[in-house]
Amino acid sequence: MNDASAILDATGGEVGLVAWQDYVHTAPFTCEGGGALTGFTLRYESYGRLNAERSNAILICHALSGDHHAAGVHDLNDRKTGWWNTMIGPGKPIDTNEYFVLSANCLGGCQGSTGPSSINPETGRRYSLDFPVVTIRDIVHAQKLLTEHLGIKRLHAVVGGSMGGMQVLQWMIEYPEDVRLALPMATTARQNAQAIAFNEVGRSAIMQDPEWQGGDYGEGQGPHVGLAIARMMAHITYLSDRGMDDKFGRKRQAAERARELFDIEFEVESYLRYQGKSFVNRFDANTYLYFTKALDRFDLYGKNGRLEDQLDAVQCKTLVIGFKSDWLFPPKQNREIAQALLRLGKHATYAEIDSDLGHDSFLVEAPELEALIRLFLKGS
Ligand SMILES: CC(=O)SCCNC(=O)CCNC(=O)[C@H](O)C(C)(C)COP(=O)(O)OP(=O)(O)OC[C@H]1O[C@@H](n2cnc3c(N)ncnc32)[C@H](O)[C@@H]1OP(=O)(O)O
Ligand SMILES: N[C@@H](CCO)C(=O)O
Repeated sequence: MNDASAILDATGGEVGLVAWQDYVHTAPFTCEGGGALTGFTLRYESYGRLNAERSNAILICHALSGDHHAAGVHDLNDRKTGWWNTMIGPGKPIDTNEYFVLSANCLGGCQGSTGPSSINPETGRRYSLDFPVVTIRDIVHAQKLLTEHLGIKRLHAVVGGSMGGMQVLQWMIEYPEDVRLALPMATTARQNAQAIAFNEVGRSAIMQDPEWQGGDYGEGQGPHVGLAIARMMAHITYLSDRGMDDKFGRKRQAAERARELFDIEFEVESYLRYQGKSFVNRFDANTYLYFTKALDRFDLYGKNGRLEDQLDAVQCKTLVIGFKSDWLFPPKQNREIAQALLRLGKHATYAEIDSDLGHDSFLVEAPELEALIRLFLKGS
């Protein structure tokens, strides 16, 4: 089978060709911080069929730089599938023979949903920093409006890693009756100082790039150098010491390619520069600023420092998954969520996966993760 026929092969677990859709919300939307939009668009994709009872929907929440394109391809010539293609498809752990899988680009994003790079209908210009402050709660509120628009009252499950996991947690407390199963992974109920610090370095790289221009740059322009550096640095936090060593060690590029002292010499340098460069081609710097701020401000411990106060509302069954080598949102922070739920007498389980791939482990094909997700979603 050639590549094109493999990607269309439903018996081989592929959702195949997919198309995005736009949900246009035409009523005013007030954000948690008080800012408002006259309306917004959420770009989304769905895979599988919604059943007659509308009870088989699974919402997938993406991480910082993810988007609505979670599975399949838009075109047979696409070089890559959606970001969670290993997980979503007929017969796959998130089985589209059974479930209606929904994936939307977050509010504030830059891949089709309304965000700082969208045109503000009131001015005819890009919102840039006039875009209201968005929080994880706002992102979830917009997702809720999308599910209502699709006639889905109760979700079979909400699933997501990292920033996606924060959205899962927010769903659990914000709409407790509307979630049957919750699967947050590689996440945290609040970031520690180290994670905030890394985000601040990234934001500084962007905002100190002269091309940032106070956020007021045009399409195709902007702080490309700063954004690439922010991503290079952040990408290190998505990996692990061991994982990087296994992958690159001290391997060098071919000798003839490193002529000058500061040319790329080691493979890992080449890898990071590639990550930075490719990020600039697909992501907006202002969205990066807004989303990292939303991550930093997310805090389910609240003023009293008690996670239980917020989680008391939860009604769903929860599986929290942590990854041993994740030092950005370490296992302890994931475990604490399940422990707080258990102290409250809620139905919660914590699983820890022994992977060397760091924070990004949830994005990579892994039999143990797949088995856990498949079993949990059956939700017996
Ligand atoms: C919900 C969401 O989070 S969606 C967004 C997720 N996506 C990302 O975060 C994108 C960046 N992250 C990554 O690439 C992550 O490492 C993963 C986990 C998603 C992918 O991991 P892997 O499949 O192991 O890919 P790997 O890290 O080896 O390679 C990534 C890229 O680096 C390139 N690369 C690998 N080694 C080198 C090198 N020495 N020099 C230059 N480039 C290199 C690969 O060719 C690949 O390019 P491509 O993305 O254009 O195909
Ligand atoms: N690497 C993923 C996870 C970050 O938390 C992303 O960029 O979205």
